[in-house]
Amino acid sequence: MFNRVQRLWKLLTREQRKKLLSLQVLVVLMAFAEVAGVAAIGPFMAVVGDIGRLEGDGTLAQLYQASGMETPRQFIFWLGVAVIIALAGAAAVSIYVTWRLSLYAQQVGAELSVRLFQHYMQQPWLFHASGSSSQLINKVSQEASRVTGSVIQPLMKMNAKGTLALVMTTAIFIFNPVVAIAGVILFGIAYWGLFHTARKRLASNGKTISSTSRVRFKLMNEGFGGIKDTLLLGRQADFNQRFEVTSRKFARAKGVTIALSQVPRYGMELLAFGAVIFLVLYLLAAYEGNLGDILPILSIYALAGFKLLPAFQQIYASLATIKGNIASFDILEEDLTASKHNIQIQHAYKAGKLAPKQNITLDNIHFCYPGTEKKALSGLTLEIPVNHVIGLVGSSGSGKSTTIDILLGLITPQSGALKVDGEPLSGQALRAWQNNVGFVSQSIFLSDASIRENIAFGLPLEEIDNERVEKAAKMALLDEFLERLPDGLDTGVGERGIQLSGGQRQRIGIARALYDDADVLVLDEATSSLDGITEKLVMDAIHNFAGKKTIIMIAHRLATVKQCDSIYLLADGKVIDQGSHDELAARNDMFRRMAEHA
Ligand SMILES: Nc1ncnc2c1ncn2[C@@H]1O[C@H](COP(=O)(O)OP(=O)(O)OP(=O)(O)O)[C@@H](O)[C@H]1O
Repeated sequence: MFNRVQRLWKLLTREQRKKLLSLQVLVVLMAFAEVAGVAAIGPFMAVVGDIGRLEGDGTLAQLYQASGMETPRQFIFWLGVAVIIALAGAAAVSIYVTWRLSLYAQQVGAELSVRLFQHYMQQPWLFHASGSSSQLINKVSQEASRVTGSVIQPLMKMNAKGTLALVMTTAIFIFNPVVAIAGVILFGIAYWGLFHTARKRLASNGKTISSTSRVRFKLMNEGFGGIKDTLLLGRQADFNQRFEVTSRKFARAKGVTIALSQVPRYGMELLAFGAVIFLVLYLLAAYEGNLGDILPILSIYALAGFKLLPAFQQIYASLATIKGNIASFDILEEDLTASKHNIQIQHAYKAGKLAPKQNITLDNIHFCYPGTEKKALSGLTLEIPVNHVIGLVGSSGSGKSTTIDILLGLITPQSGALKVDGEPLSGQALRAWQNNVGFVSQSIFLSDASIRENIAFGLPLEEIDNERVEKAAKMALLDEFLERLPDGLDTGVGERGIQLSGGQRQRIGIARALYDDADVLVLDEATSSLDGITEKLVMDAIHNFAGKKTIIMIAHRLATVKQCDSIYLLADGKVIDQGSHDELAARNDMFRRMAEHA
């Protein structure tokens, strides 16, 4: 466990480590303040137990004489006030330090989750295409907050209370080594024994919490995400049951971990009371029943015990919590380590726009998806003249979507290049190219926001250029639909946009692609889910740009690509023919078969 804590320490940034070290100074200060507060009770009790001390020549008697007070009672009163002030001072220091430590732990936790979020956000398309978004959400929210609340925060507490226990025990040791050693052995062994017994259970609970949390997120994602299928197939009961069983396991593991960290307190309190009674008996015997001698010593021990016992309990509870949750760190460690090298992503607009003047080419592209042997693209070459409308057709699995992803710069081929006007694209030029491409996919992701925000996707409301939104909506033939809505562009589309028809969603997608006034439009089966009339409407909107924009579209229905200037026919990851619709229909059997079965 400590090995992993060490690795967590290494994951912190330099600033975070520096801040923690400066907080450590405060922690030590807090421990000394607490000890001073406890020590202050001794002299007070000494005088209360034996007022005659003020008549002798001890320090207290000298202090009494120097104070110029008239009666010993008056002196005791002001001594009591001084003790309270000392205790209040110690409490104030503790409040301040605990406050700072809590804030620090949460701040580090938040920074770690921000780092993770940024790390995932800068991963390439293939990372997201082959992973699960619900697991990323689980990691950034659930697991990262577990690391914060159940590893970092307890570490802070353990550190503070450990320092306090060390300083306090050392002070008692100087005062009375036997009592200090006996106390440490008694409570140290009791707590350590407990921790040793519980640690296996805590570790397995930690893993159960992680695995059940993962399953819960997956079930929520599948259940809510695929609600239509769930309702239709009548799978609610299955989802409900699986969620219930997993939640029970999750709750039990969490509950037992919390109980294991809290419950021993009561046993320890019993042990402490027993120890106090034993101490009283011992002191009575040692000082032959002289209360004046016993009272100050007993008060110091009682107050020290009052501070030490919760400190021991806190150390134990923190250890138990960390042990029960360190599994969350295991899950995040690799990603957190990688996120240390996050690059600062610039705003996309800073790269400007790369406008093709003559053509866009894919030159002898070879691409194989990670973990697969078969090439998705093998020697694919195609040229797209500027301001032409190009269609990509081919049977399922022939490589159309992969070609589009390479054209969009979302995946990098193993060999071959994406070129604009003969120049291969990479780095800033690739970003500038992407800034000039609008993409419409088959299923448009709509966020739970207004149509306006969906058109200017991902931008905060105050940065949206309303003129551009309106222009894009008009070009995507959305105005008639918008006119019918009382709030127009400000109408909310609801999560996943379930109030919208397929055609309306697609047109919002097209408007989104047009918002940035891109010169190149790429459509991947953008109209395949629409009925003939709506598809015609949407295609009319697209063909409005013919001659003004470069348009590349994938379509299953050959009627959709009929008007294209040129059509590329793909098979087995390469282009096997190219020509206009009529040319291909006249000479290519495969194309004809596709046309017949469309
Ligand atoms: N993420 C992926 N991981 C592994 N293999 C993939 C992945 N995506 C696609 N493939 C494979 O790459 C090949 C080309 O797929 P692609 O999606 O480009 O074809 P497509 O012509 O667009 O098919 P469809 O018309 O069915 O969408 C197929 O054999 C497919 O199984």
